[in-house]
Amino acid sequence: MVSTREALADSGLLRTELFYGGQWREGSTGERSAVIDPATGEEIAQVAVATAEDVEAAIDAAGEAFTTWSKVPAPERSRILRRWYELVVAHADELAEILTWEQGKPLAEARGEVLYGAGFIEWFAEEAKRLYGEVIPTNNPNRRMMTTRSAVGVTAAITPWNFPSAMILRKASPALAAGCTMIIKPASETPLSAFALVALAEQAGIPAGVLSVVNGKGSVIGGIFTSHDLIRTISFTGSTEVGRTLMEQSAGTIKRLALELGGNAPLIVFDDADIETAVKGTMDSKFRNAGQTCVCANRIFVQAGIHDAFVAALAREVAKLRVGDGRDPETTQGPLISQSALEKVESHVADATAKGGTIVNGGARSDLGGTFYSPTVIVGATPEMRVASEETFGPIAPVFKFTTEEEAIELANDTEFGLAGYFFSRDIGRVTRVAEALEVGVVGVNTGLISYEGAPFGGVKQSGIGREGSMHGIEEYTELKYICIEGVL
Ligand SMILES: NC(=O)C1=CN([C@@H]2O[C@H](COP(=O)(O)OP(=O)(O)OC[C@H]3O[C@@H](n4cnc5c(N)ncnc54)[C@H](OP(=O)(O)O)[C@@H]3O)[C@@H](O)[C@H]2O)C=CC1
Ligand SMILES: O=C(O)CCCC(=O)O
Repeated sequence: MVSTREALADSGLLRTELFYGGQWREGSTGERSAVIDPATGEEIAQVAVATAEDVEAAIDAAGEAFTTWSKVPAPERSRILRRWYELVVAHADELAEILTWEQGKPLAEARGEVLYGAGFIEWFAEEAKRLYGEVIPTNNPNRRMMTTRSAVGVTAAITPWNFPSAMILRKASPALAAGCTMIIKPASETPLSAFALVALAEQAGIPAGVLSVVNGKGSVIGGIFTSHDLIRTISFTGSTEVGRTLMEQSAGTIKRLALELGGNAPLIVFDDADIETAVKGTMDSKFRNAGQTCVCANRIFVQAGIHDAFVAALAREVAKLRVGDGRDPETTQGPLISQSALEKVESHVADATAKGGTIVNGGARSDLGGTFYSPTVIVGATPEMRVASEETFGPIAPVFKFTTEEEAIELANDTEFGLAGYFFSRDIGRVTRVAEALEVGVVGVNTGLISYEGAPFGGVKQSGIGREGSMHGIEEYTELKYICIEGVL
């Protein structure tokens, strides 16, 4: 079998240096860090680590590039972004190989992520041309009033390992479309996808300094971003804990923050649901990326009348999942990202069983070893268990039994998080009531898959601030300016 390294050798996409000011470079001290294949534990590459000096230089280069990029006419920015989109689509297979190699998800899912991410470039290449201002009906015959939308300036993205490609594209596309420049800080576990995307941006003709990538420790680079006056927006996807730190650190420079943080998604199955649809939706939502997404169903509430039939059908589907190396076409569940992720999953299962939960499927590490964990269904879950209040970020489906609609809503909202929520019902009155009552930013009704570049994605409560994607996703990167003209008429 051809190794991933050989398969990628000629693609020019396997880059390991930092990219800023339009140049690929080592960090100023020459330090490198390892990227590990989570499926095998083997080292994939040694990548350059940015020092504070590199990050400052990248910000300066982005500041300089902003003066010209922000003035490039919107249709021209749109054409350049379109070329980037076409290159990402043309290289989707190689990008997926890189993604699976460093992150572990099955290749088909990785390819889906790359194309989903590319969708943001295409979407915002179009939106670049529609960044309209307004003419305001005047309050004085000698005045004319209008608003314009202008680019905020230099921006930064801090992205997680669970979607190494799509989370970068969801942030960089609106930033560049608006005329901003951006510096990306990818997760230390998955920098190779970031380097590859930026290599394609360079090929597409995105000018020097407009899009940069600096690899290194989040706590160090985050501190530089938050304290730097030139950076006007930071867009972050990751844990609520780090989001909170970024907010605290940004107070000094009154920065705009877009935060897409942790979730604790409820998924409710009502008695009137179609079981097959509910099980499919649960599988899609719960087991995508081995449960490592912020919109994965974390708590599954099932009404008493349908409970046993639903659990039996879910257990049959979970038994069909195949754990393995993401490069094997049979694999549906890759490894977890790290040993600590594995230990968190194990501790949630141990806590649930100690408090009376019963394992229906899985419940243990996979025989494959490493960080592979068997897809798990637990019944008899209760609010006292850690799975009820903490984001598991793994392939564990805890099932809670409930009796009334009011009880389900109360249980679903009993969390400080509020990103996604799902429910299954064919009663139109209930669909309307529950969709309105759930305290979340995104609701899936009779589906477990809600992501689309044209729809707004984001949370309420401690799941974050702001929306990504859709016509709203460009707002974080623009300033609304009011212009009042008098004395010239
Ligand atoms: N909303 C979501 O999609 C995600 C949610 N999570 C949740 O968070 C949990 C922990 O995952 P984890 O990977 O540790 O998530 P983190 O929030 O620690 O990491 C996400 C990103 O933030 C960076 N980072 C870490 N610390 C800081 C800091 N002090 N300032 C600025 N940036 C920082 C990381 O860089 P570096 O890698 O260099 O440390 C990475 O790029 C998961 O189990 C899950 O519950 C995690 C990932 C995504
Ligand atoms: O886990 C995340 O942070 C993003 C979920 C991916 C998506 O569906 O957009």
